[in-house]
Amino acid sequence: MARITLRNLAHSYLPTPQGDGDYALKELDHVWQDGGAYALLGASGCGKTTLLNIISGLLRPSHGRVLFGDRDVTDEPTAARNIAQVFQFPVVYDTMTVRENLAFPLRNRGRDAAYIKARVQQIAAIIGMESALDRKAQGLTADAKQKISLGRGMVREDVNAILFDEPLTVIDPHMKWGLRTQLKQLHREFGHTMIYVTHDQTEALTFADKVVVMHEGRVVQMGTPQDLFETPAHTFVGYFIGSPGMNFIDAQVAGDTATLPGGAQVGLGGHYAPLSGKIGIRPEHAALTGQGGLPVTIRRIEDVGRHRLIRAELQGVPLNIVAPEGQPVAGLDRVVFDPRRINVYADDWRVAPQEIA
Ligand SMILES: Nc1ncnc2c1ncn2[C@@H]1O[C@H](COP(=O)(O)OP(=O)(O)OP(=O)(O)O)[C@@H](O)[C@H]1O
Repeated sequence: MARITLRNLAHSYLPTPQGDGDYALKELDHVWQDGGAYALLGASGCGKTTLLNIISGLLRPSHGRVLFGDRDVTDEPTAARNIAQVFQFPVVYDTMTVRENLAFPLRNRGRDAAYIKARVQQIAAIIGMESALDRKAQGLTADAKQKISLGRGMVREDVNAILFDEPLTVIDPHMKWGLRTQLKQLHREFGHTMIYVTHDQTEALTFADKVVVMHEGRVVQMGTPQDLFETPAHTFVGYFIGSPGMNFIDAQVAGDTATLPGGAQVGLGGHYAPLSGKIGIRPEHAALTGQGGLPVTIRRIEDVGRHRLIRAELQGVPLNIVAPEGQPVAGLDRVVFDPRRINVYADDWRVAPQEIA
């Protein structure tokens, strides 16, 4: 296992890139700690696969270095990097049995038969395929084949890292949760460095201890699920995490007050130097009320499981509010925000409140 360091890394698929826009991956410095469970999260095309392929050695970066521990592996091929990879679609040998498929990486490394037998049995239990071990892979569903791919990715204990690229895409939705939980369990047991690429926030937040959010070729935040929820570093993280995402309202901010375009004022939980930007409020941190706060127009009320989602407008700006189960909303036409939960943004980046001496 290894710590993975990306140093001044950048990649363009063009031979002579001109500006920032020509880079699929903009310059990046990042350390993946040894034994960490990371998710790499972002919308389609933001550069997740490019970054993963650079780590695995499938792609050589246009700039920068990749280090495994203290060893520079930038010029080493995938085979020399000692990593396991699980791709979006199954990679299995159809003519082999499930057992042979799972055993393959261990046989390749010359492990002894007793160890292979025990380890394959253990992995088969995790992926729920013990009863199919002696079946040929041919004829199995895509779902079952992908479980074999996952198993093969996890079977070796001595890898530097396991890289997963959207591994649950072909898995039946009601099995996804179980497999995700098992992957997490496996991480706890064996402590591999795991990097899990996904565009699905639920997958990222349930799997990872640390989530790395990418946007337009840039890492915009690395944090715990709680960090991403409470203090999104960039407006994209606010939009992307949460269901629905954070509300953003244009505002002039000065001291502990935000002034909205219509002149309404919102109290903030901290002090800020004057700036022109946005305030960000999670729907969960806004509440309908009968008095005080600001007037809103309610457009729609949706029942979503354990709470209701109020689709409202605040001075012409769409605003989502989560009303907890059991809270009556009829007749309420004003909104209040929890000042301590309001984040302030300038040029899409979060501005930390000033320390007050
Ligand atoms: N081989 C390639 N040649 C040229 N451009 C590429 C190549 N592969 C990816 N790109 C471009 O690089 C950018 C990042 O793509 P990448 O596949 O890394 O994103 P992603 O976040 O993994 O997206 P997805 O979730 O759709 O796989 C995109 O604009 C894409 O069109």
